[in-house]
Amino acid sequence: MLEINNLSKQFGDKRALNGVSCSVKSGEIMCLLGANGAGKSTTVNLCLGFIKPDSGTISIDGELVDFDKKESLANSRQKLVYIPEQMNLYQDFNAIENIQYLAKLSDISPNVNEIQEALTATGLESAAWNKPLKNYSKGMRQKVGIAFAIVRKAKVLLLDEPTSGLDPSATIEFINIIKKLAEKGAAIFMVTHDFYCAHSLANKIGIMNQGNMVEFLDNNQLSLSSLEQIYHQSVNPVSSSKVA
Ligand SMILES: Nc1ncnc2c1ncn2[C@@H]1O[C@H](COP(=O)(O)OP(=O)(O)OP(=O)(O)O)[C@@H](O)[C@H]1O
Repeated sequence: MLEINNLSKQFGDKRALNGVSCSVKSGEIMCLLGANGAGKSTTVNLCLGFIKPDSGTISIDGELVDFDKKESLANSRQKLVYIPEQMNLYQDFNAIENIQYLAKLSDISPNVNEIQEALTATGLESAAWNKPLKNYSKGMRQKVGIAFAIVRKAKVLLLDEPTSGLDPSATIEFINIIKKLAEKGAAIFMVTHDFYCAHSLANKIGIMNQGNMVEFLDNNQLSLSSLEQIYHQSVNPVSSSKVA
């Protein structure tokens, strides 16, 4: 569903990505961990077609993205929904109006029932649906983003640090919503600094360091403490060996 193959990207003399590969199938959740500057957001920005790789390829839903063709970029974006750390939504619009607006930008016109069903699936209380988003918490805004992904029937969901700033119960609620979306067949690719979230959610976990995918782990075989240990060893091998 999402295939990243040997991606490299250089900014000036900084090599942000150095031959990164991974894939996320329909129904799978992959979480990407890594220190600041490891190349996680660059990977997401390449998947979104915001920047062009120096080399390597990305396929979305079986189609190779041609970064030189507007049509190909637009076609791949139609299959994605991106949920950044802060959802960029209209503060004076309510949840339903925001989804209608985003839908219009995506050339779809869901009816209000469909939107309400999607909002219900995220657990956003119906009492909030008609209130302007300026009165929403971060967790509530994210539910609007996820409801849009449901309405859009997104094949791939890209999330960049979606749980940062969420309280523990909102994080657990978020984890459960994302799991349900994967069960319905979305491929989920999520950048996070949150070990708990990655461990609770992912089938696969990638760890990046200095532009390289240094670990690619099967999360089903992993305890939370082993994940933390492997992370520290791969991101900072010298200081973690001193601690050990
Ligand atoms: N547009 C840009 N111009 C120049 N350098 C960039 C640009 N985007 C990213 N970089 C550099 O590429 C490297 C990888 O950055 P990236 O944002 O992908 O890291 P990250 O893993 O997402 O970090 P963080 O966890 O802090 O968000 C960093 O050294 C960063 O400074």
